[in-house]
Amino acid sequence: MDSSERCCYDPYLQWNPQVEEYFIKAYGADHFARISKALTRPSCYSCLRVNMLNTTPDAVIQKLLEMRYGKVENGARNEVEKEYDNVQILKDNTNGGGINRDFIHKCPIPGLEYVVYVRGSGPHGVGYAHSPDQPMKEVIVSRKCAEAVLRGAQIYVPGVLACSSHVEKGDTVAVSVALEQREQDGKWGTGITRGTVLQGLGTDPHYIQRKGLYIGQGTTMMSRAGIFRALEGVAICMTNRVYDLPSFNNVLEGEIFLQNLPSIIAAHALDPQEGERIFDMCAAPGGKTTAIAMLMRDQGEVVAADRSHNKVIDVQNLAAEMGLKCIVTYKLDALKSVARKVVPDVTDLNAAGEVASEISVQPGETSVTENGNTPTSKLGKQRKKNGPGKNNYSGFRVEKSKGFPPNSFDRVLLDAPCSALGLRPRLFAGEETLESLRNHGKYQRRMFDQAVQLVRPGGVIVYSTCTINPGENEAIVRYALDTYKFLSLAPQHPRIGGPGLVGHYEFSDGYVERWLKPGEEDLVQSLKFKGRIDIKSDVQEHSASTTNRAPSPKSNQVEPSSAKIGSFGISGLARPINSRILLDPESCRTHKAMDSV
Ligand SMILES: C[S@@+](CC[C@H](N)C(=O)[O-])C[C@H]1O[C@@H](n2cnc3c(N)ncnc32)[C@H](O)[C@@H]1O
Repeated sequence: MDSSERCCYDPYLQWNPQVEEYFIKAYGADHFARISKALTRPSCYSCLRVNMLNTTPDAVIQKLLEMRYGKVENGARNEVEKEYDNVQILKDNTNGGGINRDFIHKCPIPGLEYVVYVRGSGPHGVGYAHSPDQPMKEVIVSRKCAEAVLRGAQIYVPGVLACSSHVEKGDTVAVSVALEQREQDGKWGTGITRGTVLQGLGTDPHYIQRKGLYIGQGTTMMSRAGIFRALEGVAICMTNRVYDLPSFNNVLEGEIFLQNLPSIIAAHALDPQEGERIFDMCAAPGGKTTAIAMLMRDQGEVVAADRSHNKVIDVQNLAAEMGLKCIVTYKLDALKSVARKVVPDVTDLNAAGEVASEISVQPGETSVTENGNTPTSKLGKQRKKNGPGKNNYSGFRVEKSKGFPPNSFDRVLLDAPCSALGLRPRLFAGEETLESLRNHGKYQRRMFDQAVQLVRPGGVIVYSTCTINPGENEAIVRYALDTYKFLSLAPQHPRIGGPGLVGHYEFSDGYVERWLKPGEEDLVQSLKFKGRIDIKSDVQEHSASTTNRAPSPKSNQVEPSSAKIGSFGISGLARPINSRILLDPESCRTHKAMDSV
């Protein structure tokens, strides 16, 4: 096999066979094959959500054009401003010095004027140059590293698994990826020990399997020995990529946020209004939280919770970067979002001049103990005795919440943790089994049970995931509608996604997973989805079915018999990854692309 035949990019996504059969039943063989192939490619567009509180899409477009071309008022290419000198990747070397305004434009979807598209390019054929008498110098990187490189990242030291001998700093190397294979014990593994020497021969690890898995060419930033000795740093700077996507690392911080279009739409579907109280149950890293706060023009309260302490700090950092003040963060297990016993709202306690300073409970938090008492003075004393602790890390405190009373929120976003089988680019999917997929669904149902109690009568719930698994999308909608009869689906705006799946799937153990019924499919969105649930005139039933009901702060503004009060969305193929927050250990993510399978 000659090198041009081997050194191309045409990956095949591996699935667990039962999972593949399940998806084929759900989508049909052809459609699933297309989904599967599309998942292995990055999107050719990046989507920037403009922070309308401090800038405009026009101003952002102008600044990005200037970063790429220098001053552009007269259509002339002038000197690039010094402050943008480091933003190399935005520079356009493909247009012979002319200005290509097509690479950036406003989102044409009505209502989403605050979104800007930036075009990348690919797939490109890469000429893997080497002299005929010598084997090509190569590196093999891990799958996670390769996925990040396809999104625009460079190759960091921990991502390199194997390298040719005699590689020096400044050498040109071909980059391929080692994907998981079934090992003898039946488990998945790459079978490559870090530090492996490549000979450039058919005996190299994964030589045959790496056919079609070449992601580009780069220049080594250190020698082979350095790559395997260093603990961190860029090992290879990519110079010739199969997919070329602009990086927005450290670009216009606070003015733009790189976010998948479906994620933007999930927040938009919630339709948050100024002055409302919103609950984002699984908020980190805060992409949708900050989108919601921006739509509310920073007026009202967005309660952002996540079960991970450090991820809550990520949300705080992002809110601070975007200059948003209406976001209140908590560490909270979404499965315990509903307070078991209610104590007076802390704002009342403040008004009465009691306990708040001692118990370190922030406005918005309902802090309760098993016996219904506030854990006030004891907790306060402990904190004083032991110092500020890790909650003061990064200058922010992370408050723990014990949950909120039923009916506390005007709108609830449940952006559930999921199998993430809609994230792209994805080079391997074999780890999910039918059992693990079903377990995700069970977890999400329990979360939904909490969400439905926390939204007030007349309120809105948006449910979203970033997976193509109907068991985590349509089956959750079915569960919601069948379990809570006062909920119903309603139209969403804008609607750009495809319909949901109608039907069911019978597993070999006899369990039947039910999806949507005819007529419901257009009220959810798959991919770039959405759907709404109406809490119909039986709001009273909803209210009555909850215990410890506290009056909603907005209940006097609600038309009790309103027919359109809920919103429900499923996202098929979207997941935000904030490039500045979620850094892969193996490779710094510098790009997030818009999903559009
Ligand atoms: C899909 S991500 C959320 C992305 C986020 N909504 C955004 O747009 O930036 C799911 C989040 O759920 C959190 N999570 C998982 N299980 C949780 C639980 N039981 N309670 C609260 N958060 C949870 C994870 O830490 C993760 O940050």
